Amino acid sequence: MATYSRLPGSVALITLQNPPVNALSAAVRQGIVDTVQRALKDPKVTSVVICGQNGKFCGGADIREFAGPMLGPPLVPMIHAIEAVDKPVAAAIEGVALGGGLELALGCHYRIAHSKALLGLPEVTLGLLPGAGGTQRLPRLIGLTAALDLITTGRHISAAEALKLGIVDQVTDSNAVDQAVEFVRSVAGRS
Ligand SMILES: C/C=C(\C)C(=O)SCCNC(=O)CCNC(=O)[C@H](O)C(C)(C)COP(=O)(O)OP(=O)(O)OC[C@H]1O[C@@H](n2cnc3c(N)ncnc32)[C@H](O)[C@@H]1OP(=O)(O)O
Repeated sequence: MATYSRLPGSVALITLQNPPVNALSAAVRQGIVDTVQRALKDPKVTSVVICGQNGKFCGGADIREFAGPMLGPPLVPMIHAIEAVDKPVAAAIEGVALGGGLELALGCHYRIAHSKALLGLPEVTLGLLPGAGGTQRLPRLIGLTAALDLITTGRHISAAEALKLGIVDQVTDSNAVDQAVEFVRSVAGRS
């Protein structure tokens, strides 16, 4: 699931909840669709932060659901809907942003990472290619050569490398959610 709360300063906080790594189960995807719609419709909300509970942003597809039929909202339109929100949306990346988790973050307008976070597109290690926009959004953001390296090796990179490559906008040693909230407050209302 995903919870919704409105913080002072008109920021909506969406928190992914699916232990242990807040993977994108059908319930989490449905929760994201519902809470993003809620933030979009709430006139008091001017910006949005998406984070994961317990210091983990998102470990990607929920591998526990791989054996069963695909249920719940698909990932691609869900991420498109986030990208299309006309209020600034930031991903607060703590712990991991892997696979679909990084693709979710790439659909956000900004990414703020904790210094110890790991990011990557490990799909290739499962015999897959990133299928939820990562093969488009990552090259647009960091260029083809660097994106191909990450997509074809599946390697995890540090927040420092992600900052250097241009995947994340800021890295912090303190609380990434607080930092992301402060960041979106500062850009709210800008075109
Ligand atoms: C289509 C495909 C799409 C959209 C994809 O996203 S494919 C990519 C899917 N994600 C991954 O391949 C990530 C796999 N996980 C890892 O690399 C690691 O587990 C980790 C880096 C996330 C954490 O590593 P570590 O701290 O060493 O801990 P463990 O490996 O022991 O894992 C801890 C528990 O988390 C469970 N886990 C990890 N990833 C997932 C996941 N994607 N879905 C569901 N559960 C996940 C893992 O099984 C461990 O559970 P327990 O054994 O403790 O019950």
